[in-house]
Amino acid sequence: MAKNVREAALEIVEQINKNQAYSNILLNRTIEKYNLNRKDIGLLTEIVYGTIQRKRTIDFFLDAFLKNKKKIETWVYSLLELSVYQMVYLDRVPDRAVIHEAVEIAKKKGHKGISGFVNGVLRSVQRKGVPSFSTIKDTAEKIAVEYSHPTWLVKRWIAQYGEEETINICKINLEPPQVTARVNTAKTSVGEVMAHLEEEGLTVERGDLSIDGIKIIDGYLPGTRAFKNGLVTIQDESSMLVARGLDIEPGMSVLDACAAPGGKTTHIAELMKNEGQVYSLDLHKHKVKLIKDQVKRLGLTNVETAALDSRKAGGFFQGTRFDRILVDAPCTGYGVIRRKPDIKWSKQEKDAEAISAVQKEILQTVSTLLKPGGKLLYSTCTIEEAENQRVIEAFLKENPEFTQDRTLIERLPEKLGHFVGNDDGQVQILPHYFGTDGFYIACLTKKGEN
Ligand SMILES: C[S@@+](CC[C@H](N)C(=O)[O-])C[C@H]1O[C@@H](n2cnc3c(N)ncnc32)[C@H](O)[C@@H]1O
Repeated sequence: MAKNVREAALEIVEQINKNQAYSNILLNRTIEKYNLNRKDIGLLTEIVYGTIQRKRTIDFFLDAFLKNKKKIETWVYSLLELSVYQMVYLDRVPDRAVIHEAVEIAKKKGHKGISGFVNGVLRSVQRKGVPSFSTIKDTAEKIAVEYSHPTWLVKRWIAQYGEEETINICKINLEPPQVTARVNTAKTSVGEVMAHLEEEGLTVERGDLSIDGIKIIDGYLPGTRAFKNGLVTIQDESSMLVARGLDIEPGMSVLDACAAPGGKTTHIAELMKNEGQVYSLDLHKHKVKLIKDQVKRLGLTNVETAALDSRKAGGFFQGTRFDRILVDAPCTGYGVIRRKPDIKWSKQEKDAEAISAVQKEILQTVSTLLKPGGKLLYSTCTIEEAENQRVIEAFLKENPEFTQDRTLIERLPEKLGHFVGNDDGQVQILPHYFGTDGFYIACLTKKGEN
């Protein structure tokens, strides 16, 4: 069924405003439902993600033009939001076209009064322009409104990183993420894959951070033969550092305690050149299936999976001990806001402390399964000290047989050192350093000889 892109965008934004649904899932469903072409998918994605990303700023703009916001139906308000987004942030669409489309949608979905109201509000925005942020006196509030984040989150980041870095983080969070892919070095090399993809019509470049990474500048990677034949996996460049940081060698036995959808499990298995064994656990059965699908696509034969709460891994593995353990923990995800903008509006301040309790439990349980002399790597895609440095600090305090692995930085790209500048076995990558995901990596060693 053909569908007007802006009507489809409205369906999604309205759902998110009503139910706090996940934007990526809704977007994929809508693309399939209406069988949209590549150009329409691009515009739909831009409008949906842009409107959700900029929601706080757009709401501030709209407040200046609306008297009784509470009385406006959700679909009408969502239509105003996505129209203002296009008027303010999308240069290539003229305002009059945006207003015309919005009025047509309002006529179709509502009565005459509503289309007149939508027309009136949007014409006022066009005529008067949007209000300035200079009226906001409180610093955190001003940053939060201007760069569209919750005030409590901005306050937390100011406390951790200072004002300037907080603005940098907020700014990069509003930019579209770079699509990157990891090369399956068990099968091929970065240079070979780049040549294959260029032959298939894509524009690609070497990654900025990871030696395994390539940037997809233009083209649709999942449609290529290189992807279908398991030569590449879509993964952010920060995530690619984890398996390298774990100091993997072929033939090892490795436990990946929180493994779905399998991005890091498959990287570890590739670096082991299909020798040795990776055991991959995830709490959810349906997510374990995602790991299996990736393992199959990549032609890996050294991965075993199980649906299991890794806090019960002690009983499950009994006498087995591992050379390496990865805990890529569930987290608030504040390092991946560019990819999942709804995180900003669905999370609450107390979530970081709540999830840190789970992170500590997982770490504590699986650490008992490590061989003496083995390495345990803890990572998250968040930039919250409560889930990162504080978790490791607490763990080390309770487990004196573990020490920070000061050699971690040597296994990571040299340019990372310039930003994180330490050798205490942990790195916090902020999203604006390299335009990659915000990510935390800590590596620990268990005392003793293997
Ligand atoms: C950050 S994601 C892992 C991403 C994965 N390592 C990758 O690279 O593709 C965290 C995962 O932990 C899983 N999880 C949450 N609690 C868990 C638990 N108690 N035991 C095992 N897995 C858990 C979630 O289902 C989620 O898939």
